[in-house]
Amino acid sequence: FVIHPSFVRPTFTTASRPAVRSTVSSPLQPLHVGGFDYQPDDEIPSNPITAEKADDIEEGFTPDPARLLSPRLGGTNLYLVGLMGSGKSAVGRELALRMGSYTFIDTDEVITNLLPGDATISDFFESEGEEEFRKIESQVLAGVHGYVRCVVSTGGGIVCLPQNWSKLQTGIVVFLDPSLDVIADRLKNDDSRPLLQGDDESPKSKLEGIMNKRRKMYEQADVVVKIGEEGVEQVVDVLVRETHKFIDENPPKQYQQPEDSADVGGDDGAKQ
Ligand SMILES: Nc1ncnc2c1ncn2[C@@H]1O[C@H](COP(=O)(O)OP(=O)(O)O)[C@@H](O)[C@H]1O
Ligand SMILES: O=C(O)C1=C[C@@H](OP(=O)(O)O)[C@@H](O)[C@H](O)C1
Repeated sequence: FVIHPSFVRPTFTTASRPAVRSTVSSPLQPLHVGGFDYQPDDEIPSNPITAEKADDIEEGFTPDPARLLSPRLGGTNLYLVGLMGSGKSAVGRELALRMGSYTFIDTDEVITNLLPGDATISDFFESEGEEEFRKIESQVLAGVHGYVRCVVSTGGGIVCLPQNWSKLQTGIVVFLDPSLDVIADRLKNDDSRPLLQGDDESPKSKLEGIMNKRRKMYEQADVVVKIGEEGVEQVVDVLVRETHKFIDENPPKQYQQPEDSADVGGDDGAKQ
């Protein structure tokens, strides 16, 4: 496998390509109200479903909180991290759909598109090894993080390289955390995760070993979503609620006017 770095660019599944990051001056825009309180005057980005609902809007109609995340984020990307099978792709796809103006990108899918023919990530692991995979994954993340308004589903091991965090932390990082039993059950008939293949150990015990090494890194995330038996829709609900809460608790830093020089040594004498 020879992948020239200049080819490591994300391909977008929607027709519109997000604007480049440099056009964003303020990463997080506050809502006028905290949490989910909705002001009827707030703009709801138009989409056919919302527009249809708006026709017979009733008093008290509340829009999907997922849709209200977009204006608060002001273009900032959401990066989903977690073990393989934690639901990053399924949840990320649904989340982007519900947010309306965000594009879904799956770094594993970008990598797969870069491989020749029908080659899979497992083929790449087998032929080039994990270390080479991590290099490509880092390059893909470096490419992806230059775009705005994306929900990015990452590969489970992306948290392992410190240099990846400098990219992840330009956005809001969300850790999806189901139990190992739930993950093992989801992946029991799935042979697309090379790190779980081989008969030396059960998949659950392999997952346990990997999680023990990575949990500290996953927990660096801004938002942690514990997952029990919830389906994808419900996980998105929790993720959205926790992300609103995170923004409430970490409001964007407002630009501070430098203290007026005329005040220095002024009446209160504080600077004398
Ligand atoms: N909350 C959920 N409830 C039920 N099934 C789920 C849930 N999240 C993911 N899945 C399923 O589990 C499998 C692995 O999920 P996936 O999104 O591919 O995980 P990841 O991208 O983290 O590796 C998929 O078949 C997916 O449809
Ligand atoms: O945990 C890992 O190291 C990996 C997870 C996979 O992605 P998913 O987490 O999307 O399954 C994929 O990148 C590769 O098989 C390695």
